[in-house]
Amino acid sequence: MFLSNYFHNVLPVQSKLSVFFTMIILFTYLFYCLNGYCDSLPRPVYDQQSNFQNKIILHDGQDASQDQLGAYNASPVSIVRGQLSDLGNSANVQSNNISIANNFGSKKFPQAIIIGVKKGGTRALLEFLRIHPDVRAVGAEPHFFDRFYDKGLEWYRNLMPRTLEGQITMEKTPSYFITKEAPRRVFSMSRHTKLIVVTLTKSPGLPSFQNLAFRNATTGLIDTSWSAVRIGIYAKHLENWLRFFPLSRFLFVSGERLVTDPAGEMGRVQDFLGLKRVVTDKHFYFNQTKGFPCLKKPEGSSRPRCLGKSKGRPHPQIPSEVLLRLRDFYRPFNLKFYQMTGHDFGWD
Ligand SMILES: Nc1ncnc2c1ncn2[C@@H]1O[C@H](COP(=O)(O)OS(=O)(=O)O)[C@@H](OP(=O)(O)O)[C@H]1O
Repeated sequence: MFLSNYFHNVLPVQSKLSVFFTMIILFTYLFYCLNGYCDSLPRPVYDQQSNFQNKIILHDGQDASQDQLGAYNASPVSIVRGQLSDLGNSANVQSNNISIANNFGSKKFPQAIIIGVKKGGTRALLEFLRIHPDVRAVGAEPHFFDRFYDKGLEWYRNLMPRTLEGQITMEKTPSYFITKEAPRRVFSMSRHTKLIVVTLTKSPGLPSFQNLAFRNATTGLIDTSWSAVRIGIYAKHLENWLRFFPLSRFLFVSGERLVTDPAGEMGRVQDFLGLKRVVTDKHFYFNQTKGFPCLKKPEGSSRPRCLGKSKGRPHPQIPSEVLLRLRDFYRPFNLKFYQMTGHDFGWD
């Protein structure tokens, strides 16, 4: 009533029109916001930055291998994108994982790094560790000590999730183990860094492994220039690391036992990290279809979950004579590795 009197008596026609249009704009905006579209409107830069930082925290721990990230071009943005695209249920992580979607704590350099070896089961180990309430880990492989060292330590620290007092920060980049410069670089970040190496005695799951492994199949000459072969010469790579870190700083986790007895292996890992043994056999079940142990309740989800399709692929049957040749090739290196570590891994 008041409004109609106001319109008729007080305002001239032009003013009435402008009030009318202003109201239409206001109502449209309100409608737009109520439908949840306001987020897509441009926002101040500082706001977008804080949102971006939250995304790093929100999605950490997802299966984002270097292959999937296109790591040579990786930036924090591409890392987040990689993580988002990797697991179908990332939305689930977003909605459930309230505890990590906050700004509490601070970003610290990792106190422990899974440095190798590629295809050893490093993703499984990290995902198993992430169930522990005192472990916070960056999900994607940062590749700082091998590829992005020139970005500086602050860039690296910024990739880390926030941790509270008593929590440890971790990351995994399995190519560090074979990177010559990595030991010195990690050492200059912190000489106290704990280093985990997942070792493996099986061959990588490449269909063409036996063709690529030999320089000459008839003579049985092994192609040592092929990276998959070189990765397995553990003694050579460990030598580089032992120049900077004492043996006590290393833990060698069996990639095989991580599959056959994940809880047992996790017990050793938790002891090494000085953590309470929280991750136990009640966290795992063996998924017959996948042929691997899976988590009953992974971090950020209440549903059981196995690793993605790129983990635990079917392996080709390698002819026994090829395996014998490979064993002969690796034997002296393995013996040296046993000597260096003071432990007979019994790989023969
Ligand atoms: N629980 C569980 N689920 C699935 N896969 C498992 C698991 N535990 C160990 N593995 C083995 O991990 C292998 C992949 O190793 P990585 O994660 O170190 O690979 S990578 O270097 O990060 O690309 C992967 O190798 P492939 O079998 O060649 O895919 C598996 O053999």
